[in-house]
Amino acid sequence: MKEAVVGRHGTGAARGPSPDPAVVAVRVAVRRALAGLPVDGPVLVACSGGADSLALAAATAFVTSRVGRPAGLVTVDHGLQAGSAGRAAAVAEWAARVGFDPVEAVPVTVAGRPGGPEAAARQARYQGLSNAARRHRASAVLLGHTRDDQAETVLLALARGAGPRGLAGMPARRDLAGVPLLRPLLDVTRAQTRDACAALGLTPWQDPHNTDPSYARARVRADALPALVAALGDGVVDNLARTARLLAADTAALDDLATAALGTPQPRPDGVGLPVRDGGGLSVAALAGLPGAVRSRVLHAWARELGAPPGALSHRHVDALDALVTAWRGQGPTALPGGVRVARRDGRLLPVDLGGPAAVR
Ligand SMILES: Nc1ncnc2c1ncn2[C@@H]1O[C@H](COP(=O)(O)OP(=O)(O)OP(=O)(O)O)[C@@H](O)[C@H]1O
Repeated sequence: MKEAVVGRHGTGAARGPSPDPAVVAVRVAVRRALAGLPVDGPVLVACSGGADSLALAAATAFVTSRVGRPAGLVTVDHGLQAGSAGRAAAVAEWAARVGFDPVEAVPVTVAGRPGGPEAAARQARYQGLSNAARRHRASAVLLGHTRDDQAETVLLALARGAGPRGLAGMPARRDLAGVPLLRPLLDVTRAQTRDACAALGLTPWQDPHNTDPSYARARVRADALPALVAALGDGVVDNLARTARLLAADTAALDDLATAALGTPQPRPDGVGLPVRDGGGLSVAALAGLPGAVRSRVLHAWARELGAPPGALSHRHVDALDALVTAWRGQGPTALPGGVRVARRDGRLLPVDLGGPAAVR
């Protein structure tokens, strides 16, 4: 494994007046992401030492030092490769040298987690990051995903037949156990992060997983996306990322409509529409009056409310709930993950006791 070598320079803070365009692009992206964020704790950069998060870290050190905002850095040691502790230590040493405070190398245990190796490592990493964020009362955690990562995510989602939520890719902002998780570099290319590192004299760590063909993402990166670019032109990466942005906006609007539908306890004063909630359940008539895209979101949100774990709740479960509304033929209760059952009774969808009789009609 290549050792994590972060160069003699650092963040470019002490360099001349006209920085490299790639350095500028990364700094602008970070400045935009931090604008409006409360200064009530350090922003924490999640840094592997790879080009993307190293460029992100250098830009964050630069931007935060200019505005007097505290910034820390966390590097997670997954313990999956020989020398991983050395890589984490090298990243942490560089971070402390360029002024990050706090700096943490966080060891995590990947073995024994559900899902494949990628999913298990991701889950361990996010847990390590959210624990660090809580410990340091961070105002945000920053990740280095780029436009290329977003295009790969959209392609992978398309290939597995994902719906609009999957095709919306990675959000620029989401919640991580109460702390905002930001991806400032979604409009920055991987070539720019590499150029920025080179211009700053930083030598990124090369993650062997990124070129390991046993990972689907590595195959997309090495083969599928370059083949698409060769066949369809350079715009493909930008266009896939644009698709993600468009679908993210549509998905957010539909989510808002579903939240409003589920949150309206009374008939609307204008008499239009029916309240969806009805005596501890949901009104079939009101559900039937919603557009399908809103109804499926209402049913998904309600199933979660009833205790179905989000990770286990699939489109098949939501389709089965939907069939109680739109394809009613007297079928029995629908079983959801987490031991929840839902029956149609007296014109309502109702949770029914496990094992109890479900008199449906
Ligand atoms: N070991 C780690 N410690 C801290 N943060 C990490 C670690 N691995 C990944 N991350 C965060 O998650 C982001 C995405 O990582 P991933 O490995 O999926 O993509 P990448 O394009 O190879 O990123 P990078 O070039 O930064 O390694 C990184 O940019 C970084 O912010």
